[in-house]
Amino acid sequence: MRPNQTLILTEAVFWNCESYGILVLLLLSYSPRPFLLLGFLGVFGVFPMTACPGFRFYKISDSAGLGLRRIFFEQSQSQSQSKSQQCHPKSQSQQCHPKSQFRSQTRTTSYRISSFPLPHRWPRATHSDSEFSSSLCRLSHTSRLPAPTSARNFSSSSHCPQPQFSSIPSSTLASTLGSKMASTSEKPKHKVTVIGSGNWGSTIAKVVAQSTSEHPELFETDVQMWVYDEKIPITPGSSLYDRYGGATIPDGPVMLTEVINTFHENVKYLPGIELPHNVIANPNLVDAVQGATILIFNLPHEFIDKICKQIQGKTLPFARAISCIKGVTVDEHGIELISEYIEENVGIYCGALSGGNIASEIANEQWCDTTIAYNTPPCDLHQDTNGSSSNGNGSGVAYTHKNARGQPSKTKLVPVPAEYPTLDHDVFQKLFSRPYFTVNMVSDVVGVSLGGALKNIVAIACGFVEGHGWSNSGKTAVMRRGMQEIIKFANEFFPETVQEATWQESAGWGDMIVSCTAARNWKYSKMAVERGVSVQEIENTELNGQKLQGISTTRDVCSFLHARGLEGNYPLFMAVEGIVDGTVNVEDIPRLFRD
Ligand SMILES: NC(=O)c1ccc[n+]([C@@H]2O[C@H](COP(=O)([O-])OP(=O)(O)OC[C@H]3O[C@@H](n4cnc5c(N)ncnc54)[C@H](O)[C@@H]3O)[C@@H](O)[C@H]2O)c1
Ligand SMILES: O=P(O)(O)OC[C@H](O)CO
Repeated sequence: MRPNQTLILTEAVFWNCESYGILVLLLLSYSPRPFLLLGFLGVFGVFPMTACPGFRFYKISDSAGLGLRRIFFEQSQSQSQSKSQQCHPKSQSQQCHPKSQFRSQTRTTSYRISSFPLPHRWPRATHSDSEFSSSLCRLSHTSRLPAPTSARNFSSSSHCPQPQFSSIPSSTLASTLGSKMASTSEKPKHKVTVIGSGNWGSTIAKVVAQSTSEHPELFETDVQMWVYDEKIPITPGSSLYDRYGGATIPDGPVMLTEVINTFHENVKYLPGIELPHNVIANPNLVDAVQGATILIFNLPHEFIDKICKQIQGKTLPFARAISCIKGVTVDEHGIELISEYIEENVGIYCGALSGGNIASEIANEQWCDTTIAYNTPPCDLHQDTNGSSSNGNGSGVAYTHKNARGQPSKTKLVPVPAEYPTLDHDVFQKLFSRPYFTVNMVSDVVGVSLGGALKNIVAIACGFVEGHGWSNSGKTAVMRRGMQEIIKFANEFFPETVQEATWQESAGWGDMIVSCTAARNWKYSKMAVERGVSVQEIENTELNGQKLQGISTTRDVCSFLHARGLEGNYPLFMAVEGIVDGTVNVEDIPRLFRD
């Protein structure tokens, strides 16, 4: 048995029978003859493990013949889950205590070390060793084993310099696992996952990863970033070709995830920006969200439905979310903010981040500001309305909260356990603020979300006007009227909660100004008119996979208004729809305003 197998065996024991694990560790550390000891443990070690509560399945396979390749260790999911499902929110029983729900949640996880993408130029033996040492790194820094990722990613990680496994003395192994043991008595920290890795998704991953490194008292350092994986060609003359270099150039395309984890750059969607090494690209969405207490949704809004379906029931029940998505969803029932959609479909509270933010500028650390709307659910404040503990002892738990429209939400919340740092404005401020990114926290989720979504319609109109040859003054007229329609829309359909002050925020006028002068919806609509082609055609040919949100938002919002016969109240929105559909000409815009 190779030493790495020994260690994993030990780790499994540790997770389930902590006292027994400690004993094994001590024996391994001090034994002068570890191989004899291993034989002993093989007989007397596995049996006590199987007797541990919850233990169901344990297997080591070495099919590749390269030392340990895979370990599967799972506990009874159905058993633990049914326990938490049985819990009535008001139950006082020990089993239904919020803390016990949390424990059962963490223990239903399956731990896996497997299938690390192997950078093409790495000798396989090195990969095996690095793979193992990367798991050591994670064990000492987090409460969970890592998602599959590149070994190189870990080996170059600034917070965890990686020794080669073969050179790790047993005392080091013991102390590494020892720090894991110590960490079990530490307070848990928030684990952050970014869902999406486009232009803005990658930028926000950079922002929050810098912050998690800076605030280890609040956050786990590593930030998972879910990547919609795709093949990246390595063509002669490309920067990737040069970076792989020489004889190690892969024969075919490589996956984007591997490129990000190897070179710490999203070469497709955020080229030229080095991502912090604690951004971990992960192509497996369910794996990426597992164990995360903070989910940051950041992808084009048209994919949100599919994403929510995939992670339903897979997130921690007390996870919280921030949506950076600019868009809305419309169906036969009406219009929904993306944050509302996430809340209803994933079952967790969701706030919104929006502002006058061009991703490439923030990624280059050029200063700007933004707005985050978050109404901290009362049950997360660790006090109920009478001032008693809400989730420290299971009494007085507040499971309902007011949704974005000020109504009692259909989604019942599981409070963030009291062991975690309280997830309030202060924590989100620390997570998203950088010296180059000023965050203003507010509570108006409606205003922040609608400002971000609807300004894209206005930005397209500005692109049309400018592409037609009209001047800045004409564009200003469109921006002013556009803002009037946004405010009217918010007041008409979300009157309960929208706040006038939000329009003065970065998420209000700030976003309007930058979107109509520098952002993609403006730029490519202008190009479409100048070239005499449709905006969709420009999106297909010029954006290299990036998405314009304005066209689909125009269609969604206008269909919602058509269904209510309200076209006359929103002439600018309607004009944009008409131009996109080819039923209205750009030169008709002034007449449409007069009518
Ligand atoms: N880019 C910006 O400057 C900026 C700034 C602020 C807000 N936003 C908003 O952020 C959100 C995300 O925008 P972005 O710029 O990061 O994205 P982007 O325009 O770069 O979009 C491409 C992303 O979509 C993903 N994708 C493609 N097909 C997919 C599929 N079938 N399923 C799931 N994902 C798929 C791609 O992998 C890629 O990550 C949008 O709502 C946008 O309005 C963007
Ligand atoms: O590039 P756009 O048009 O998607 O807009 C980017 C941001 O929303 C501007 O704040």
